[in-house]
Amino acid sequence: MTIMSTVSLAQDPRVDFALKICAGGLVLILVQTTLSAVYSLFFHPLRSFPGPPLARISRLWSRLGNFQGRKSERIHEAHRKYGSVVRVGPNELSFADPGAVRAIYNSDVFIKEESFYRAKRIFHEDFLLSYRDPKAHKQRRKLLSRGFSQASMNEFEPNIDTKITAMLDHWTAKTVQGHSIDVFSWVHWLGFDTVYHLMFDVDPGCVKYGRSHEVMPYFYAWKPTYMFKEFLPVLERWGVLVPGYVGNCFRGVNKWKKYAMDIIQDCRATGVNTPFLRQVISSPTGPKDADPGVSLTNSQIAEECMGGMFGGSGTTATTFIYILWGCLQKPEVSRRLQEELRAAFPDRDAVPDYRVCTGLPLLQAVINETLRRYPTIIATLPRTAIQDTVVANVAVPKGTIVGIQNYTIHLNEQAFPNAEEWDPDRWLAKEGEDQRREAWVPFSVGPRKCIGINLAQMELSKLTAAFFRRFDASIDSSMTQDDMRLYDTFNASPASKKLVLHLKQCAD
Ligand code: HEM
Repeated sequence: MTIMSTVSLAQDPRVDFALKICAGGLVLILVQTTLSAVYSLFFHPLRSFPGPPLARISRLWSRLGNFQGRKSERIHEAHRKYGSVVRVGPNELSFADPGAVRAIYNSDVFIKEESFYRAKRIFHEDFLLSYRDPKAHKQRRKLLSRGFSQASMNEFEPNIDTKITAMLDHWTAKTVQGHSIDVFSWVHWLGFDTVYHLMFDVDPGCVKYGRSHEVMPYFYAWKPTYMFKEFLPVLERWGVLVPGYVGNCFRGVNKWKKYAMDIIQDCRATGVNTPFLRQVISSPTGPKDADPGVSLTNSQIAEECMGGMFGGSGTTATTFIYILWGCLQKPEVSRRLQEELRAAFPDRDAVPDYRVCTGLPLLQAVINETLRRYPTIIATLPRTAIQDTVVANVAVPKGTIVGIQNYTIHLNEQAFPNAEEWDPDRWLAKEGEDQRREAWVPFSVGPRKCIGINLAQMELSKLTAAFFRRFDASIDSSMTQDDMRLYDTFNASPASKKLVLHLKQCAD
């Protein structure tokens, strides 16, 4: 562009008008931001609570933490600096006192916070995790509970055995060839296969064939979508129309939903075998024991199954990865665990029975300690007060968002002395048991606690026992603490997405 045309553009009245509109808009935004900051700092009901300066005036503070995978770390640091009740958003308080856990999550004065849980919807519908209305949630939970009961899991147990055996057989073959193994993807495939099988009555075969399933890219597209939706809620409706990476994520979730609905339709037509689907499908070809009063549409069932997959596959996979990380950094613990397992399970290569696993103190201590030190649901579970109330002796005005994050509560020094250290032996001592139980909440508590706990405990117990019964293992020297940093996106996983091990089959 020449100098002459630049000058004439500057003199164009339309350009002049547009520039004035932009400047006016900017001034308006500035005035509005300043007024809202002044209100937050000097007039807001939470003005007297301490907190990071940016957090006191804007949700940007926590949103930035989200995008860096460090939100829980930042909140934890804020508790260290400002105390046990911190203002982490203009209208949000974080609590670090274990006494506050039940006061919040067992109380009917608090309901799930809207923007956070609305963003967690999968494709335009509510499902168990995202419901805010306690009555609607209770009804849905009742419908799904039997599918997740211990009896249902016992019925499903042989399917877990088959998958664990397939995975460990592949690993055995690699040890014979002398290779190191990055177990990260394998363990995620196992988590995916297990929940997919329970939810959709089909074994997708990732561990059997040692490869990803075709829907996995769509399945993984959901996580970025909920972060985008939290930032910009209109994306829930219009995200699929956005070009590029952002839109691709929304389109991926849409494809996954269609895929899931097709499977449900087939299941209705052909009948189902897994205890979970039997409970939710009530059709002429469905089981006699399905609740006759309630029937869900294919779309609702698909959302529940997809929700179960998001809740249940990465969480157990990540926990097992950290079980390996914890144990293999402490060879003495691994050795004692192997002794316990050898005494309980004479057959090295059979997958251990769950009921026997529940009676093995060190095995259960290892799992508890990993869920404590490396909680996969690491972040705040936000709730909104529907009336004025009191939490841990602190007055909380109606409308305030409150929450507790497992990352902080699980590092409580009174309940867990020397809390940074992964130390399963703390669970074997009688002393301090009540304090530990109060502050240990990896599955949350109250009516919204994890519905998949029976499956998670079964999978983790059997997998950990089968692994340490079969292998002597060590961590590859290339792995660092930074690789294993808990990267927080509501649920956490190792930042490097890898764990490289060397395995050797045990002698007997
Ligand atoms: C180590 C494994 C697991 C951990 C640590 C875990 C943790 C949690 C936590 C903390 C919550 C409460 C979330 C909130 O209030 O926002 C939750 C809810 C939930 N979890 Fe899990 N979970 C695990 C495994 C599973 C499995 C295996 C499934 C299903 C296959 C599952 C399905 C769900 C569902 C559907 C909810 C929503 C429950 C409701 O709102 O009524 N989770 N989980």
